[in-house]
Amino acid sequence: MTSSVITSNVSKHYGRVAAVRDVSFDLKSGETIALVGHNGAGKTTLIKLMLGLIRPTSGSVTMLGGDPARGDFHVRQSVGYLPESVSFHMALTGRETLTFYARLKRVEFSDAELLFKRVGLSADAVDRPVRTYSKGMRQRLGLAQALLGTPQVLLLDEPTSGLDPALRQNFYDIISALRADGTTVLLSSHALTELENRADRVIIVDRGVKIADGTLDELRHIASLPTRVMIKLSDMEAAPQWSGDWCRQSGGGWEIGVDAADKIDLLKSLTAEPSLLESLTLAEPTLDELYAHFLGRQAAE
Ligand SMILES: Nc1ncnc2c1ncn2[C@@H]1O[C@H](COP(=O)(O)OP(=O)(O)OP(=O)(O)O)[C@@H](O)[C@H]1O
Repeated sequence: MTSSVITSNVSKHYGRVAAVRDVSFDLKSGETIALVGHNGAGKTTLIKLMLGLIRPTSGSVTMLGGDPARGDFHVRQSVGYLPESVSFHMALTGRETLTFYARLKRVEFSDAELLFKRVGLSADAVDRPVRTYSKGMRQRLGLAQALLGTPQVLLLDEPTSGLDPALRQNFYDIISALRADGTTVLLSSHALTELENRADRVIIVDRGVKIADGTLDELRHIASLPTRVMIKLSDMEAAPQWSGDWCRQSGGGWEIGVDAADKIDLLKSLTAEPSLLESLTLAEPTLDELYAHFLGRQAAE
């Protein structure tokens, strides 16, 4: 896979505020990356650096082989961006808005209906002024704007805020199709649970510093948090006969945390006599738990 975006030891200072400190990463084509961090962690600043809207105080950013701050037209044409707060001209219709952005970007806007359909904007909405749109509809129009010209890199700042569950699903379906086409998609988000099985890789930033970067499995391996094993016994009155610190759960089940190295042995002994168990469930550490772990580790350092 080729690198679409490379940041090398990038820092960005706003006066005395160090918004981004010494951050390096490569984003590959066909990769979907979640950029996560608390409010003020530096996510938007990193996106603006990748877009070339601001210049690094030190370090360098390469977008599709060039310096994004130079404003090369072919690079700008190949990058889509959905800002955190989308604001459009309220008097223009959805169609007029996209026509305007397509002209700005100098890209073909021949298959408007297909694009509207893809982002779920209904035929009656596209010819209405944007002031009549709900927040979700504006977000959909924003996504359509970001998709203009089939970008090779898509940078989406909080893309699913304001979308209802059905639209979120539609949004992630679009992202999957883009991934299959080789587009690099970076999503900045606080919605960790919904990113869990949708991002190939997670980058966690805290107070301007990158504190973790990897696939979910890699982060789980580094964090070595326990896997939760939950059982329900056939005899609801009995206690687990296996050693360890079993905790009683509401609903009558039992739970224990087990390290990766001991997991298989525990499973073997639990399943040695299947009639003792009514159910057995495993839960690997969630992205929420990993996020809390890496932030806690950073704070301790
Ligand atoms: N133009 C600016 N001038 C001064 N400080 C800024 C500017 N832009 C951002 N900052 C500061 O840089 C830090 C990082 O901000 P940034 O917007 O990148 O965070 P974020 O992770 O996107 O936050 P959020 O999740 O709230 O959108 C914050 O302390 C913010 O106050």
